[in-house]
Amino acid sequence: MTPDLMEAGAERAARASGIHYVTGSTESGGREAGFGRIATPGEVDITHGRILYLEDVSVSFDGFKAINKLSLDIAPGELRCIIGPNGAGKTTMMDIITGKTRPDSGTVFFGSTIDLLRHREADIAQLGIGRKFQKPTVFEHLTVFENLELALKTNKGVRASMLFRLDSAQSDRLAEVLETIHLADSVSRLAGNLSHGQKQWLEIGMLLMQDPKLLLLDEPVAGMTDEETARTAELFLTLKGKHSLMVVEHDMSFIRTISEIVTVLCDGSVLAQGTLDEVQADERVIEVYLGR
Ligand SMILES: Nc1ncnc2c1ncn2[C@@H]1O[C@H](COP(=O)(O)OP(=O)(O)OP(=O)(O)O)[C@@H](O)[C@H]1O
Repeated sequence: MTPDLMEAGAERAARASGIHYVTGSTESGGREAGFGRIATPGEVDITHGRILYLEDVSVSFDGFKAINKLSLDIAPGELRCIIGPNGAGKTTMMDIITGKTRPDSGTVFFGSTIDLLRHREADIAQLGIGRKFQKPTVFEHLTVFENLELALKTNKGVRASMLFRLDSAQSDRLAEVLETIHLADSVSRLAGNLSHGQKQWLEIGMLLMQDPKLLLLDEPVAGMTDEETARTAELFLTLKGKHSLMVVEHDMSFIRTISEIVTVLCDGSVLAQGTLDEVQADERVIEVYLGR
């Protein structure tokens, strides 16, 4: 069968089954997404020792190169810290990984087989990539329990959501997540009454309910007290190994507590990579941090 016929067949099968297939529209002026790949949750192939792989990725906004031939990879279970001055391209990189922004060129793979540029944003979340934005977005009028329960209902229809009941495995998972995020004593509290740090942990818990393989966390400790920051460091160290984490953060003492490898982004590409001590001693890194 020719590739064309195979794609036409895949398209028909997707229509018949109600699964969305990728037709590709761009949000950011980059290239069109590929067509015909059905996004279904499944095992991510990590036999090559990489859960995430970016090569030569570039994107421009109105002629300005926000990401410039960026190459980066992350090992399964790794906790990678990303630092860099304002405007370095950290958020744009996460936007590309999660399908919010399409790059103009380059390769972005989840494991060895899933080409993320052929998937839409909603499909990428389903594939096992969870993203936490800087501001907490929990449902303030719901309890901690209800927020976590709700995380399991996403992408279900209205009727299915109304009939939804936790099965025993999901109840166990919810209890485990509550312990992990240190909110087991607060199940019945309204999310709106939690501290800023607790809201952040709850949102991380909502992501964990979906058991993501890769978690992208954008400035997770911004606005936290020192104690909350220390507990967040503990939380991330607990998650490492079970999940892969990419943490973008400006707080260097937090980075020092959690980091193994630190990647420094600047002008849309990797400027330096190594332990925090190594990158902080790098003249080019000192220049971009002090020279601006
Ligand atoms: N949609 C867009 N349109 C135009 N320019 C954009 C867009 N998104 C990002 N940029 C520009 O791309 C560059 C990289 O921005 P980005 O937000 O990725 O940096 P960052 O490293 O996350 O910065 P910060 O640490 O301040 O959050 C910036 O100069 C920004 O103004």
